Amino acid sequence: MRLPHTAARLLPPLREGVALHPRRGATRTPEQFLSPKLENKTKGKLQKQVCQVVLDHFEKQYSAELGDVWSSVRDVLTYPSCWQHAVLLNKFSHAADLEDTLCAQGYHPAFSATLPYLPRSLKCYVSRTPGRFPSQKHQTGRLKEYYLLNAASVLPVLALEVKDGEDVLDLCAAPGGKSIVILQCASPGQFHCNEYDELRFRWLRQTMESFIPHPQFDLITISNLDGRQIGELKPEFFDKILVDAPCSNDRSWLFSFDIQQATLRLLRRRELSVLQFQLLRSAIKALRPGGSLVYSTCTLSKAENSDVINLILNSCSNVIPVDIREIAKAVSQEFTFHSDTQQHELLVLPEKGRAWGPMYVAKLRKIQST
Ligand SMILES: C[S@@+](CC[C@H](N)C(=O)[O-])C[C@H]1O[C@@H](n2cnc3c(N)ncnc32)[C@H](O)[C@@H]1O
Repeated sequence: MRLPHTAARLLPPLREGVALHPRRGATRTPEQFLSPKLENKTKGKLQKQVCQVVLDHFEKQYSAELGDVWSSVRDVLTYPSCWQHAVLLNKFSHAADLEDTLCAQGYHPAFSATLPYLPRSLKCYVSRTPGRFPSQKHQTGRLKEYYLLNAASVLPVLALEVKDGEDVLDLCAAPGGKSIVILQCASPGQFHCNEYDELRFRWLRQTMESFIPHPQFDLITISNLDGRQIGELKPEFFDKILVDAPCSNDRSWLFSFDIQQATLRLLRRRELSVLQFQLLRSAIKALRPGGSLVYSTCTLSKAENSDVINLILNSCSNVIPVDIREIAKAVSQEFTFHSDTQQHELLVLPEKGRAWGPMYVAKLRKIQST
């Protein structure tokens, strides 16, 4: 099933949050997947510094696109000490007293029972105060008890509404956060996680090994393909598809430490919309009629969000938008949403005390072609 690399690359590879030419290496811990500079940062030896080139670019684009809202979003994005992390419990392995420990530390469940879809097995805790629960190191042969993530990352999975027995594809899956959330929610029939970048593919496999026990792990397909080819390879195969697309990751781009790389990324930003459109076209091919897909990004950029979805809706007669406003209503205590979106989309705006996002989510359903 592996495609020849020359045939697979319709566009030069553009990957979110990683070096343009990742090294090929042996198995590493997630910490070792970071570059040495970034590792130093995480150990507190270097201070995170806002990259002025990126900030200037965002300032111009987002003040035009979001108006007054941008200045408060910018204050959160450029001030890491107010960032928050949610704690997603691993239903396959967590200590009985972990929830008590979290509650004692001021955490509470992030999602309310009024959500249209909220499996009881999904347990995600958040705290109003900034900070981070200690992360767990990868240990071969030992399952992790929880995964730290941006709480807004759970929303695309809730919008996908995966049920037991459905065939599910996570098209752009590394490092695996949303795949883990999907498996907390349901037991898919077939579960296929894909990642094109070789290094991140290995990271994805390691994440899955760290969270999913053997009988379930053996049923998961983890592939290293160009997502743009999967529609041709598996036409009308899946009931649900998540396209968590490579995008301009606003939060991490603002802290680029390599100005040349940051400038290059900004120059090539337009190519991302092309790639996102092609990934969506491929996902639509891979969906069964009646199946649905969720498209998500972690950028505020209109060009990578609603413009891409509008282009898909205008060019593919076999998909229709799905209303997901109920999700926003049900979680409005915990998340701030942009008010100027259509019924099939959500845009989470980071705000002080609810510093989740940016996260754009859109849902489409495939219908029989006429
Ligand atoms: C936003 S990240 C996915 C994050 C992941 N869903 C999670 O929750 O942990 C997008 C991923 O898409 C990958 N990617 C880039 N181009 C791709 C392609 N053509 N096909 C599949 N994946 C691709 C990137 O390497 C990156 O890992």
